[in-house]
Amino acid sequence: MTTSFDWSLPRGTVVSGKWKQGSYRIERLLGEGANGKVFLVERQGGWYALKIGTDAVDLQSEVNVLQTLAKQKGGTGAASFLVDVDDLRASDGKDYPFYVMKYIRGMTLSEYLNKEGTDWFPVVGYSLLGRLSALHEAGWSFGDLKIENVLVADYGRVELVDYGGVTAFGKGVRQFTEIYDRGYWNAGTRSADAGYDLFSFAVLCIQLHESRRLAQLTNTLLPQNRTPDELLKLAYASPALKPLHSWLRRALVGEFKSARAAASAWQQWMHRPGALRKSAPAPRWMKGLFVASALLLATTVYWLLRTGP
Ligand SMILES: Nc1ncnc2c1ncn2[C@@H]1O[C@H](COP(=O)(O)OP(=O)(O)OP(=O)(O)O)[C@@H](O)[C@H]1O
Repeated sequence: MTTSFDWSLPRGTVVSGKWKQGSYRIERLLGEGANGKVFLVERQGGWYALKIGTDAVDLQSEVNVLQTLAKQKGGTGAASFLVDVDDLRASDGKDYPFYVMKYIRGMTLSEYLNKEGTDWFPVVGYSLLGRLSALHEAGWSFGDLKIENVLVADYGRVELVDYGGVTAFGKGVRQFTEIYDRGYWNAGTRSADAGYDLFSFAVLCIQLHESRRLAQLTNTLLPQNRTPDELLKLAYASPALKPLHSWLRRALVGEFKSARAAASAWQQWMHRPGALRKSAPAPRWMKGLFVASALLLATTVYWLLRTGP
């Protein structure tokens, strides 16, 4: 059901659920995509993200996935993600479905690396592999893994958003983005498995460091010539990606048995000489603690000298 409803909800608009009467005050638009718009909203002093769908069926299947994930044990991170599901009675008199989720205070992956520096890439990548592992261990593939669907909070902690592509292992992935898709690169099926997400993860690494060359490649290659080899050649020619070449090859040809195995190989690469970064940078709080300790020491020395014998 694609609608003509105008989704520009100005700041201060109150969205009320038709069935459960939850009221949310619109603060601003967080983002939009093919399936709807996501707004930052406030309710009783708390911040949430509210997604209004343009396609009721798609939004409902996203909600179903989130509800199933919430019921499952195993740390998918989705348990407290879904907050409310309801319909909104819009000014055109029609009902539109929406759901409310935890607000992730973060930046997209590329914004984060632009701001904090590409030194954080290995740390963030490792955190993302951890998120995927938890989802896979619960029997799901994320499906539509791409830069826009990965938000990074403080200290490189990663959160996935947009569960519209999440697919039970063994079923066909329906929502995907072409350049991240294993099928598009003639590298395998669209059947949901750990390898599907790991392939997208490898493309995401290339997209982060070589977006222009990747776009050129996809524009020039004929469909039958799209292969993992082409992606690997691009990675090999990139100074930023060359050290990761062997890991990328394993992900692109489907050699990793699981995201956990991929994460542990990633960790080995992180700690290897010549990796982009050998260890996580000192977080800001640690630097703050160091300055505070230095000040305390200076004050103590000063006090001892003044009150000394
Ligand atoms: N829980 C959240 N917290 C903060 N920001 C969010 C949240 N959910 C979504 N966003 C922002 O809104 C954007 C669009 O959300 P989402 O990807 O769910 O929409 P979509 O219509 O399904 O997009 P797509 O066309 O990629 O499938 C995201 O890229 C992200 O920047």
